[in-house]
Amino acid sequence: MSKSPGVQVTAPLLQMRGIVKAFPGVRALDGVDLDVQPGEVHCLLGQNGAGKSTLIKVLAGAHQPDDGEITWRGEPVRLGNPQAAMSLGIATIYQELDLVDGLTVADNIFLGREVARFGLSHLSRANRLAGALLARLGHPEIRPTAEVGSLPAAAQQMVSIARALSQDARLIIMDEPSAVLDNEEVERLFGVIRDLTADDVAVVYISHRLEEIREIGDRITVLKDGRTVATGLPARETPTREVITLMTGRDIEYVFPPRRTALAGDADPLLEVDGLALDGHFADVSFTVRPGEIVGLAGLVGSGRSEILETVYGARRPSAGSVRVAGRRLRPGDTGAAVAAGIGLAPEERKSQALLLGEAVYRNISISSLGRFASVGFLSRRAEKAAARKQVTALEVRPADVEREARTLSGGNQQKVVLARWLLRDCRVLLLDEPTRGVDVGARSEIYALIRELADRGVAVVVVSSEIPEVLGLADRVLVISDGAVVAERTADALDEHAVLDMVMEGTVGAVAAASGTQHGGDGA
Ligand SMILES: Nc1ncnc2c1ncn2[C@@H]1O[C@H](COP(=O)(O)OP(=O)(O)OP(=O)(O)O)[C@@H](O)[C@H]1O
Repeated sequence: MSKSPGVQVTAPLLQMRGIVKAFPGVRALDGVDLDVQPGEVHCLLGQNGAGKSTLIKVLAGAHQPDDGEITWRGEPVRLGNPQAAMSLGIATIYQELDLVDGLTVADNIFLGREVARFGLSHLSRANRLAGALLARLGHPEIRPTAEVGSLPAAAQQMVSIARALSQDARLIIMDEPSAVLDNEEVERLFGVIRDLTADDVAVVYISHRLEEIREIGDRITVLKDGRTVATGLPARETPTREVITLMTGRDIEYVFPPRRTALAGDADPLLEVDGLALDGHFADVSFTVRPGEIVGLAGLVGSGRSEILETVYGARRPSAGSVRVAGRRLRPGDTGAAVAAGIGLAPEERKSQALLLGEAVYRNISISSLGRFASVGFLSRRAEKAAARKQVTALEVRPADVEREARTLSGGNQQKVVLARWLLRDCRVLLLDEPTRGVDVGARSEIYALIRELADRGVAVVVVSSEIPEVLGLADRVLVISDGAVVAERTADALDEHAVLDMVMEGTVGAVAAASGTQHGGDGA
């Protein structure tokens, strides 16, 4: 192992052997082994549905395993409930953070524990302790008295980590912590993780971004279909290709589909956005997308990218500007008009905004195209399911069962289902917000190919992604957004990741300079 002396293979902090957990119709865990050393970052990898979340819920005491053994510091333990896990020093930072929005930072950190419970003096003590924990995490700017719901995602995550520290956690499980963070925030998180491991705290880290594993991980365990297929691999030395093969059971050329060489260069634009503005979010955004073209919006989280898509879609009412589809101006702030004109939006927050959790997978996929399956007033369920099945196969939704309730799918598979809905619907203009968030490496390349296929059929596509390589690999043209303004527009092959980051940072500096009245010669769109 390449890390600190703390990662020498000594007595493991945690040992899991032969863990089994079955749900009706599926063995989510079918004999999982995992060892975690004190002070290491142990990465847990696997495709969507491989069993990662189920395993960490077992560790967190939220699920009871049907079989298997768990030892903690050499002693057999039973994690009968979340309190049992917590009292041993196991803390979990879930993807959907379990914070209470309406409470303060300090209240959340000490929720349910004594320090927050008694009178004023304890309140100020709680605030002081919370401040000290956040300072230890390198985030003294997060005020203990701030309401958690008002904080950005990265700060909320720090509050969760502070809570783990306040419980003297020796093992912190982080389930896709980077999914909601931009590059700079991920680097800061990694700084925090390095400090934690230097103090001998172990971290189990889950992510679908394999480049992160190399940067922050010490060892890797790979799950496939509920089983451990490899464990203890060195994170930096194991080739990415090998990890992907272990995860998927096949070789994947992790490539983007080829761009069309002869773009519909002189075709009329299908989507025209002109001088669009939304007070407090973005201003003067103009771009066009021709049929067959994929335009990417790159920028940091919070730069206004998602708001641009939502405004084009009519979900927000612009303060200025216009949107045209095939030359016809849409009524501003009217999603009905946008949908009628053929615009589709696959939003970022798929789970809360888009998924019908209690409905079957096939209905979730067909819901926006039901007209297609109706004849003389009857819905052909057979046709509906057949169409859904095709999408499920193409996107490798697991299990590939269209009758299953959406709520029983793993997070990444739920993402694929909502995406499938928009891929099935006949849109002329498709707006995709973070189309591969939480999606595994195998399905990513399938999604890229499907998006390109839609473009080849004449759809105008706009893609927002916080992963800059994804925007550059997929799009034909890229708009770089910084602080709510388009700071550059280029063909994708004229850019690389560093160039985009430089423009984003320059745009941010420019905005600050402009706000303080200083001259700034930026790179205009
Ligand atoms: N409560 C449940 N009821 C039925 N099946 C479930 C339940 N929870 C999980 N499963 C199934 O167990 C399997 C493993 O799911 P899990 O959420 O652990 O996967 P994962 O590796 O975390 O995936 P992702 O990367 O998509 O988050 C999946 O087939 C899933 O559909």
